[in-house]
Amino acid sequence: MSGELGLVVAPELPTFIRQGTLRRLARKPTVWISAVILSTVLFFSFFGAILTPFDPNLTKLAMVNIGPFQSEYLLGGDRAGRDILSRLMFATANTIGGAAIAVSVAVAIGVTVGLMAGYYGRTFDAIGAWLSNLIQAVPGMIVLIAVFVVVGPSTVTSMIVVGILIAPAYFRLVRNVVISVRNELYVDAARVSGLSDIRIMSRHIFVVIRAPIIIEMAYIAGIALVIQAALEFIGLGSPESPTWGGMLQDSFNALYISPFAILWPALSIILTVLAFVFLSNAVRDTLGDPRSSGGTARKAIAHAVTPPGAAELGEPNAFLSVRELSIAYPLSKEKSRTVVRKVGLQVNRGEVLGLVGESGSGKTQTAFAILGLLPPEAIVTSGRIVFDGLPLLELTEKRLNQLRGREIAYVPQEPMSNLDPAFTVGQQFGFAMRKKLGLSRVESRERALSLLARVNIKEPERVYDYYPHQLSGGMAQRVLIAIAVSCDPKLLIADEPTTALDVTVQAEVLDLLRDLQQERSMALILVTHNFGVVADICERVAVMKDGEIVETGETRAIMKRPEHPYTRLLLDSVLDNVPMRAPLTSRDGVRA
Ligand SMILES: Nc1ncnc2c1ncn2[C@@H]1O[C@H](COP(=O)(O)OP(=O)(O)OP(=O)(O)O)[C@@H](O)[C@H]1O
Repeated sequence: MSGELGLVVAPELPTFIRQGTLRRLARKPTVWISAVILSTVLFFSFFGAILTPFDPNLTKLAMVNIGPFQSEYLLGGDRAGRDILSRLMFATANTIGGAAIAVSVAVAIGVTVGLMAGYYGRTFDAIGAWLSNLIQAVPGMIVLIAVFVVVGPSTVTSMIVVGILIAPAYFRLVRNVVISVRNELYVDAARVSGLSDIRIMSRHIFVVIRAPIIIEMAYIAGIALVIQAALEFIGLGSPESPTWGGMLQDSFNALYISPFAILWPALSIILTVLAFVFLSNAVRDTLGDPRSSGGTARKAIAHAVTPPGAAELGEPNAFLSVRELSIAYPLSKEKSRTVVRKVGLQVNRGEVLGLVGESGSGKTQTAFAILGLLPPEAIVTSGRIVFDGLPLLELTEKRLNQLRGREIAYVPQEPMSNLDPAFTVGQQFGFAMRKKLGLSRVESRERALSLLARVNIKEPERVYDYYPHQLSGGMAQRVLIAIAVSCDPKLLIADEPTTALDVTVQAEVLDLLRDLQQERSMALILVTHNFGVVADICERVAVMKDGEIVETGETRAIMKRPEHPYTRLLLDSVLDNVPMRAPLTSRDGVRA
């Protein structure tokens, strides 16, 4: 990668990938053959009933069990003297319709329950798994026979039941895929941005599961077709609506008299099922892991909404005040581990506070408590957080969602892992601005382009259409910062925003953060383990060790006279190893 842009791929890549995928698919003969078979089947399922050469129910005594290619009945006559070709064409709609019903029911139930179970986990997951196990434990054929006895012969009913019986396959597939992505940073980032669960599921999660769902659909359609044929074959179908399975049973009864009659429905079933299976395999082999087209690219966002307008709750000068905050994680029923202990912080409007400490000292937990993003197992054992007059720990999730992104924004540690690989930079801007600011598509594009230019992205128009894997690490972090400030938040929390970047880019990103903070008079909490970064842009600093604030005060004062031995240790490590950058510049541009 070179220079600022550090581009790794041509901008046309996303289109190229799709065209390349289609080209690779088209090179496989099985795909062609399957596509031809399925198109033909689809054609006849729509038009078969009107194209039949004879009435499919017309019986002619002379044609009873007549062989193929011997009369006007091209494929011969069945044991009632009806034209086999006409019946085959007529039955296509019922057969494919039945399979479509089963697939639709399986997708509707399996995907919905799998999505909820994977995303929410816990009770949803337990209920979903229990239902799935229950359905699998029930002998399907007995259920189908029971339904047949109670409801009577009905292809629609039996295919609905088949759909329910197949749904666990979708449930497991979707649940597992969702579990593998629900803790991805870009999903967290979407939460931080204040997107609702429904939006996160439809935008960020569904995009991951849709490819496996579609691939699985072809398999399931094949399975549904086989089950339907089997049901009809054993007489559990409706004689009023001819299907290939029903024709199979009919011709089986006359096997010794008219051995060819069974060939046509059997061939239709076998070819269609094979076409479904081969097509599904080919698509999966070509696409591979549905997430892989983004390469190493990952996901992202950070932004926000709604002015609080609430009454001040004391501490009029402290824009953000954290008091006596303690956070613990349960180890067993009786024991828990405290990871943040009686932490107190204060950030004024437009101020930059550095939260510095070694890895594991509790910085991120403190930041997450402010954002309302602690994991469900975390227990806030004491404390109060007041932001712009609002008691954050007492707000509902909905209210926090409104605040996140608009009032409080977040810039995460790993830029690449925080951008959603499935969406372009422009789309990820749009999620934030259209929802939080109510901007139109055109307005959000204009704003995004000017923000991209502001964070020193060259050729913003091109980068706007890039997917994350086309960005260098530095560009990705700039994009994330631009998205974070896109809704003009009053407080920005940047969690080790430069850790994943190389040294020269680190300095540029810090400069950018400092400039944006000053331009917008944002309060900024900079979480870092590096005192050099603190010295660079923070007016005040709080030093954390083992979950506690051990020292806090003005950066200059603490750098001159650190009181706590741990602060001295942190300072020494910077002075020993890292060249210091230019001293802190105050907001009026005067060097301190
Ligand atoms: N879900 C969790 N369950 C149990 N303990 C956790 C959980 N998340 C974090 N912790 C613990 O909380 C402590 C503080 O973690 P935190 O992420 O706040 O550290 P940090 O100072 O931000 O470090 P880093 O710079 O490495 O991110 C750590 O000891 C960590 O193991």
